[in-house]
Amino acid sequence: MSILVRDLTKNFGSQTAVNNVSFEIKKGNIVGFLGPNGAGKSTTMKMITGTLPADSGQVEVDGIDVALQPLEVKKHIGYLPEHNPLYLDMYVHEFLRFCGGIYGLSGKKLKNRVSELVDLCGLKKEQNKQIGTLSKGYRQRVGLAQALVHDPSVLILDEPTTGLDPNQIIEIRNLILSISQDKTVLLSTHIMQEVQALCNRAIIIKEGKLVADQAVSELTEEKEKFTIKIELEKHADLSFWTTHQEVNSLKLVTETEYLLEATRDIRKDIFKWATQNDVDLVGISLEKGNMEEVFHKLTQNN
Ligand SMILES: Nc1ncnc2c1ncn2[C@@H]1O[C@H](COP(=O)(O)OP(=O)(O)OP(=O)(O)O)[C@@H](O)[C@H]1O
Repeated sequence: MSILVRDLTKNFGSQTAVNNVSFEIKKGNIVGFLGPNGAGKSTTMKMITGTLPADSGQVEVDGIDVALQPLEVKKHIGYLPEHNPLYLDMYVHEFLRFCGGIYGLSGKKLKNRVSELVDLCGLKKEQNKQIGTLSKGYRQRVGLAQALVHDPSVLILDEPTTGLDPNQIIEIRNLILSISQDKTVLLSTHIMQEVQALCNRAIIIKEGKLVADQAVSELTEEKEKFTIKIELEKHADLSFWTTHQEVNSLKLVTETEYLLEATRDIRKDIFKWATQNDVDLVGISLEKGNMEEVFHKLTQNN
């Protein structure tokens, strides 16, 4: 197991920020960590990286106990904290050399590693600039480069795309995908599409407690409602289906497109009916629920 979190709890005074949270992440997985503002995501991530001590519970990264071997475990973890704190007066190259030095790299090894990171994180043109002069997207690249400097097996990324414009978001997402090839990644985000684009699993917390831990595909699978999109070559009357016992509704979206809601996946029946009734189908597919709805359902206050 790459990351093991067991019964983790953190209180700030009388407030419980993280309440008995447990989960495990296997090697190579990219997992989205979701929750409303103040749910306890950053606090959990800080405890996983050993930046903040837990009140109780246990964290292991690559089998190493974070509380018992805090220095050893840091060799295995790359951490991009929320708000990406950087030394704005330093030059990109200088900063990455400084970070490598902290992990004991020096001489040729350090020089090679910094050039590798500059290439990997797309920083070639910016490497001789002062960090304070960089755009937010490039600052995130520098933050990711520093997290990767010691080639850790686990990456903890706290809201890596927050505050970026849409182009920068896509660039950073692609960068995360390319750098995470052989790594385990836990990333927190408020953007649901990000989880669908990047992650195979989502862990959702609310008020410090875990409320879901599932494959993204399972989370968005509707259990009792099947929305079927029917695309036609040319307009045809499908009102017959409104009399079907298992159909709740039928909506004409465009001249040639319907959305049908049923209590079962009746795509085969529709296909058969269309063939028998000379209706030219060009597409029939099951619509997935969206992550926003799932997130809202799981984290809203009743
Ligand atoms: N150092 C601290 N002292 C006191 N309270 C804190 C401290 N750090 C966090 N908290 C509180 O703990 C709760 C969880 O905060 P945390 O930052 O972990 O949430 P989050 O899910 O990361 O939120 P966001 O999405 O807004 O970043 C919040 O109510 C926060 O105010």
